[in-house]
Amino acid sequence: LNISLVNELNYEDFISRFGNVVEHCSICAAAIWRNRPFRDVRHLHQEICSFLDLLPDTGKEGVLRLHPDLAGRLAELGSLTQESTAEQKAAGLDTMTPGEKQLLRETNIKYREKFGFPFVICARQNKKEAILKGIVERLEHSAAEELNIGIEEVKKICLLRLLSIVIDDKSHM
Ligand SMILES: NC(=O)NC1=NC(=O)NC1=O
Repeated sequence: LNISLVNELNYEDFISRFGNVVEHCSICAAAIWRNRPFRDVRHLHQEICSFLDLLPDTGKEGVLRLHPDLAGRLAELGSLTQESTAEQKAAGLDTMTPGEKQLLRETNIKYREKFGFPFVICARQNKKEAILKGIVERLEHSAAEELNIGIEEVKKICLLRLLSIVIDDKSHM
């Protein structure tokens, strides 16, 4: 899809394509629908980022809570969304040793108990070593810090998902 075709989609098609660029948060796509036509995929991404930034903290926490744990129960059951499955696989989370799995599981529980929302990181930009290091380090932060860091990671995940849907071609310039 290039950006001009994106701008021609009707609302239903727009949501079916972009409804999961923020995991389980189709409201993000629904909210920015009114801002079309989009100049390019960066503009589309910027509109979603602005929507996320303007959410109250309760809304930001909700966005993070809608993310599946990394290598968590849903991953074990094979019931992640297509996007999350591919992302968690890309990070090599399906090749963790039992010890690494245990560490991630226990730290995920500690993280969620401390902050009240799950640890979110852009798995496609972090191999499993960086993820294991990241969750242990970020566990020491404050809730306010982690709320913002988590949303910044959601924005990175969102951009990669957008780039897999929209061809960022400048040829039509
Ligand atoms: N808790 C998470 O960080 N989940 C995820 N990050 C990704 O990049 N994909 C996910 O499913």
